Amino acid sequence: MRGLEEEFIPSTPGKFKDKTYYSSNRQFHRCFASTSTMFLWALFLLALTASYLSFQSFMDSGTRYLSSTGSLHWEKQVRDSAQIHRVNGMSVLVTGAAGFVGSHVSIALKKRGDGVVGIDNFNNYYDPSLKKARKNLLNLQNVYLIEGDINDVRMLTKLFDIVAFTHVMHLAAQAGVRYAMENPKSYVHSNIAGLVTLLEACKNANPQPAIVWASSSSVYGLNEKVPFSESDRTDQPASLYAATKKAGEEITHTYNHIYGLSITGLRFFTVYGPWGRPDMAYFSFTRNILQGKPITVYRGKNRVDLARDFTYIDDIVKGCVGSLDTAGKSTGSGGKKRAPAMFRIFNLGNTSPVTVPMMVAMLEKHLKVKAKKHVLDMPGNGDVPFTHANISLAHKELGYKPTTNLQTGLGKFVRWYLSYYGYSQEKSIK
Ligand SMILES: O=C(O)[C@H]1O[C@H](OP(=O)(O)OP(=O)(O)OC[C@H]2O[C@@H](n3ccc(=O)[nH]c3=O)[C@H](O)[C@@H]2O)[C@H](O)[C@@H](O)[C@@H]1O
Repeated sequence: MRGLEEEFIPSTPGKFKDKTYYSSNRQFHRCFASTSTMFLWALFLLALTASYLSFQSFMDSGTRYLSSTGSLHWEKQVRDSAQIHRVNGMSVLVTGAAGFVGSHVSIALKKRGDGVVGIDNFNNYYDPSLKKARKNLLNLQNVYLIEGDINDVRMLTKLFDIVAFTHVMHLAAQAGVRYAMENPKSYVHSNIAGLVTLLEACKNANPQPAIVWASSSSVYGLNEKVPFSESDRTDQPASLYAATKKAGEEITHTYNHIYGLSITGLRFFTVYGPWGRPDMAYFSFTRNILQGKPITVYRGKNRVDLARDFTYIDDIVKGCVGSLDTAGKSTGSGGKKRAPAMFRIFNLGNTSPVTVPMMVAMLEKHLKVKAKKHVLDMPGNGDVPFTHANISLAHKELGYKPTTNLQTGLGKFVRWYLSYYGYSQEKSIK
């Protein structure tokens, strides 16, 4: 038979299991020689352990009650953040709100009086400390940011239960064209599975929100007709990233068709600016140039320079907000479509492509440092040789009109970069 001590002391390793207790310590035996004294001590230890355990569980549940998803405190924070503070305002759930575009859009909406709740999974695709810093910016604007994944059905259901979001601005995604060769599954996880999970939650919500979401200029893939128009073919993606964004356009169409969700897909063209993404060329080039490290500049077939229709973040934010403002209502309820709903796709670009070497020259000018360039033939890694947006549709429907050219926008980016990473002007500009 097991003794009393064995009966009540936890058998799994943990803070309550004190190995010295079991050892045949002579002093211990001397002090507790009589059986009755030992029995009393055992009872005492038992009571002590029991009260400690119940205190622990009380503390645990108390902390959970205060901070975890679904707790009353959490609900209050979500409701407060979703509160609308202007006439005819909207209540927007922003996914990827700690991301580059997500943080800028969230702040713009909050500043004009809309309700905003953010979600972000803070993954480590790039330095999460930058995402935390963006979160701090959102906190200052009273935007509540939930640390969660769009694949979390329970969390999404709970959110739509407590807030009647009028709109969802869906910007959470696995971004980056070339990283898809390293980690293909993350694209499926976020851009396909995550999108479907979110659309399911939106379709079940009552009222259903209108959805505006980030597609990508990369869907034009090997299209050679310039500038790229929304009606051009998009069935030749050059990367898995592009393929998942194209799939997103088809998936959202299905939810529009079957469930009456109002959908606006935005094809962003190489968005850049302050608080940008460190994985993008303009950002990593800046870092390397300042650190005296070489940069690799890819070159296309027949030594032709690659070019991008680089688009400044503030212009993109205007396009996002314009899309939210003009989005029609979703028409479904109880998971059923009641009438046809809006389905739109827009290019959000700058309409003036710049070659990558020219972009580097602009950075050199702003940084006043010469880059050490390695020119390399473009590897077959999913890149496309050029992008160029036709934005007449967005101009007509959204009033979209980009106003910042690359030279000016990179200047703003460089100023932010130097200040954020603690470069004094003298230190960086030799
Ligand atoms: O517009 C878009 O749809 C896409 O824009 C960017 O993709 P990308 O245009 O490839 O942007 P960067 O990664 O910053 O590359 C810009 C250019 O610099 C070139 N590059 C990149 C990296 C490098 O080391 N060297 C180099 O020459 C690329 O080939 C490309 O021509 C984003 O990373 C995607 O998430 C987004 O969807």
